[in-house]
Amino acid sequence: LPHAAVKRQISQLRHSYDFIIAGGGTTGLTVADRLTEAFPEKSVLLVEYGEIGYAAGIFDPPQTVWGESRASASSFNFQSLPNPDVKNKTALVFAGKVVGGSSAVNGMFFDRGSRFDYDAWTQAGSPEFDSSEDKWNWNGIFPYFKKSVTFTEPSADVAQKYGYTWNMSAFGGSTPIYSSLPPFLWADHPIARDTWKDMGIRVANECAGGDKEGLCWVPISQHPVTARRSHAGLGHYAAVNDTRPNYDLLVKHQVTRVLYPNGTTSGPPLVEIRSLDDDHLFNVTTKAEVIISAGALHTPAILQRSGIGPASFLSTAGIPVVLDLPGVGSNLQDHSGPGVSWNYTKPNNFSPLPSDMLNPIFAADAAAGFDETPARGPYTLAMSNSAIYISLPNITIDYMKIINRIYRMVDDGSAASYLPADYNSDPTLIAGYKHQLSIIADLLKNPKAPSIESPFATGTSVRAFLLHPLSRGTVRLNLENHLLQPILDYRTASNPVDFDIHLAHVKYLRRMIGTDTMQKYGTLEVGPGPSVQSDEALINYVKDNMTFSFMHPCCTAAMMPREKGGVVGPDLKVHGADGLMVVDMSIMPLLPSSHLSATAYAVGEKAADMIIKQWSKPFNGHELRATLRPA
Ligand SMILES: Cc1cc2nc3c(=O)[nH]c(=O)nc-3n(C[C@H](O)[C@H](O)[C@H](O)COP(=O)(O)OP(=O)(O)OC[C@H]3O[C@@H](n4cnc5c(N)ncnc54)[C@H](O)[C@@H]3O)c2cc1C
Repeated sequence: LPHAAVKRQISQLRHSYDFIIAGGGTTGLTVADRLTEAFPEKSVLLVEYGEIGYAAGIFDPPQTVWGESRASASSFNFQSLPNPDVKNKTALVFAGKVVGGSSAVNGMFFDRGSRFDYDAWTQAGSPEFDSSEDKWNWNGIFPYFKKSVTFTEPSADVAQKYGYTWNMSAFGGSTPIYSSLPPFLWADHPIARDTWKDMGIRVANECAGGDKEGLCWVPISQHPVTARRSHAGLGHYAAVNDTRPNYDLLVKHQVTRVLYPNGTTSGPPLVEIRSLDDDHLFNVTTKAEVIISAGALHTPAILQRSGIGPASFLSTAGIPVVLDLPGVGSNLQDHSGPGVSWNYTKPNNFSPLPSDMLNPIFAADAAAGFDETPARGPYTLAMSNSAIYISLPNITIDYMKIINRIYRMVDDGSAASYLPADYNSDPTLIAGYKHQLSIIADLLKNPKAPSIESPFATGTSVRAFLLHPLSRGTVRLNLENHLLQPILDYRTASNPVDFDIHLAHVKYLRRMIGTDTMQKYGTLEVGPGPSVQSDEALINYVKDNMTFSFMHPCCTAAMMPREKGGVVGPDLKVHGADGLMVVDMSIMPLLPSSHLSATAYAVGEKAADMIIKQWSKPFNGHELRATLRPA
């Protein structure tokens, strides 16, 4: 990445900024790019905790261990709280800490959710937000999915070799965030596809256009020629920074708080920033908006440090309450799930397979192929480019038993007993949760809305992503030091219906072992294993085998009405706070049926459009001015 216009200390900053964005990640960079493009006369300061640097692809060479992710060098990296509902296990929390954010460290699997997921966001805000101009349903966000990425079609021979299908009506953008289908698949890939077809799964032609139930090809967020990772730091900063004198990027600085003068919430607020080199604290004022884009883990931390959050928690933390918003850091969701694994007992001659990477000649050729133009070979595949997404009615004939259990817990009020204790019986959080559960129950009933995702590329195991968790976790400041990493409590499967759904998913996945395709190779189940049959034993297996986080934390500053525990409105402005917005994966009320980066770019694009529309009007005749002030 070129380093022009990167600022590293306060003395390099200009004296006035119109917009300040906290967090140079997937969404923050998208917004900064669009604002500096639309408003050449207005200045934008983007403050990023991490450094600017090369972000290797998830599996780029050279590697000491094939498949090892190198994400840790540029990531926040800490342990969650132990989970009493899943044998007191903890999980590794990972999030990008680099210019590009999590798009620069992620698995590069680049799918979108189903249309029903985004329609559910609108339902979460209904009826209170019904009259808003800002529509976050599928029709309202689809144009921004298209705008946010340049999808390049595979060559005809690659498409024919692997049977790739796609539909360009889902794409059409020219933003330099790239996605493509790779010119390489492992030799056992067709087994999985044939197995799913044996299971009667619909083979989808294109899954990025909103209709996503079935067997899908998924693009990879990489350049179509070099196969190098494409991320927000490249597409929304390096590609534009030398043409934007109004765009300043301050790296290695932490946004600590936003500060309103005199205990009010009329704004826009000051932004307090800390140098990570020397701990120096300083304030910057802004005229237009402060936009918090620090990701689902750190956005609530900034708000809580600012006195914007659950009043009861803030007083425990000794922070004066500026705005009691119980939803800040609540409503944490993530995809979780166990896996199913098997062995082939009959000889097969699949070649090549990842085990061939242990052969020095094969490995050297793979590395050389990655440096060719165009790149070829195993390294162009990244993590995977296929998955099944199946609805609950297509998974189990007993789906209504599960769904009725959800409706019952909403009706009889018992749903609230599964919420975190520190929700302190807050009526708004409980109302919002019940509203969400009804929406999820409706989603799960829909035969076209996926309940499970199971990605695959190669090998002898698949995992079962629970796409619509009912359990809710929390992100809270570390009471010992508010500036350290927040305390994350996933509370995975704290709502017992999540176990019912995991159980249905595992039973469904283990059925694949019995298909004709699998049996051709003498496939035997290894996990859960033939001896694990009763529901009780299976739940025990799920607990032992559970991945708490597929690295999709979200929803901790949800776009919902304040009276339902929401933090932002459909204009993404924080309820009750002037000049303060949240634009990142925190704003989703509910998880979509997808990994999150494509949605993060689309949210960034849509938010930027809304901000541009608002600030294209004259600024009330005032001169645009902001000043640096000592703290
Ligand atoms: C290891 C991993 C694998 C993943 N795999 C996939 C995948 O294969 N496909 C997919 O689509 N999604 C994947 N995801 C999820 C996806 O990448 C993220 O959900 C998405 O990029 C989040 O975007 P965001 O803008 O909300 O936050 P981020 O992109 O994480 O950006 C937040 C930024 O804010 C900065 N920041 C934090 N606190 C502060 C502060 N106080 N002051 C200043 N800056 C701050 C951070 O350093 C970061 O750069 C993965 C995520 C991870 C971590």
